[in-house]
Amino acid sequence: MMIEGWAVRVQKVEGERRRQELIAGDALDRTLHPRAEGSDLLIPVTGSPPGTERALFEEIQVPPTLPRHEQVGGIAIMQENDVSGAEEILKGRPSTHTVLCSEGAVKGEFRTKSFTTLAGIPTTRTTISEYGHRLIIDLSLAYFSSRLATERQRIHSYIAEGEVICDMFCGVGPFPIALSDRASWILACDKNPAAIHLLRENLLANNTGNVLPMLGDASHLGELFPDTFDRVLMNLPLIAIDFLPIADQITKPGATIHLYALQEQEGEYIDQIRSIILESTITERYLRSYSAGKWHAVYDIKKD
Ligand SMILES: C[S@@+](CC[C@H](N)C(=O)[O-])C[C@H]1O[C@@H](n2cnc3c(N)ncnc32)[C@H](O)[C@@H]1O
Repeated sequence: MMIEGWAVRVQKVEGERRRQELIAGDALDRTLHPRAEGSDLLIPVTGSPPGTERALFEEIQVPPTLPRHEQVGGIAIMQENDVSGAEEILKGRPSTHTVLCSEGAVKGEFRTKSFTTLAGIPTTRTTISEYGHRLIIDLSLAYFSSRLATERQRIHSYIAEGEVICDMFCGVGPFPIALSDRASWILACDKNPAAIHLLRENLLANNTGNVLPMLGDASHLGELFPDTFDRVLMNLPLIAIDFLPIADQITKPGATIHLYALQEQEGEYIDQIRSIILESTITERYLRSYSAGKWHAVYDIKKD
């Protein structure tokens, strides 16, 4: 059945990037199929933000009774301990091998979560695909979020051929794998042994030969790699700022540091950044909402 809704019009080549942005901003209308029109793609959106237009879309036929869940690769994650609902999801979505119940928020220094299995194969391991790359993840052993997929593409678009990059908190490697085709080489560091184990599997799965995995504490990088990198990624939002002096030490003059933070006020970290890196140009960006009054931001810090 065709339904009229609000649409964002983009060139087909820009379609996947824009779709990911809409997902990250919670603005994609998941009840309707995107539609091609000549060289354009019409993507259905919720609400009517500026630049949208009305268009007809085909409705996505989802079994109406499936309980609420988030799909990550072959795993469906529910927030409620609903065993019969989990069985319904397993039957209703043929690509799903496991239904898990999430046991609260990410915690600890490895930023991991606990789950119980409600239906299917008892595993927290699955494979997802992101912009043509395969990522093997394990939801209980190492942090992963596909909500940063668009952000990885943004960083990719800045990289000059042959840059030397460090991801100080790399997890299973989504940033290094997304950036490796332009970089000369990338140091990918994490303190969580399971994350580094999965990173190594992901490097093999994606034929990535220029990423050096390092199991260790990022606080030691200063002694090991002084003045080495053109770009540094710092995705450890609660405490990345504490590691900024290290990022300063390991970067060359003119380098860029991307510092991710969780904040309640615009510009919350600017004074602290300026007190650590005296000469720099700072651009702050909103990434996504975290909870009422809190959001994820990224500070792009270009050293003079
Ligand atoms: C929020 S996750 C980000 C992972 C990855 N960059 C991504 O985007 O999926 C932060 C990561 O930092 C790691 N970590 C925490 N403290 C660390 C430290 N002192 N040194 C190195 N890694 C650390 C955790 O194990 C975790 O994998």
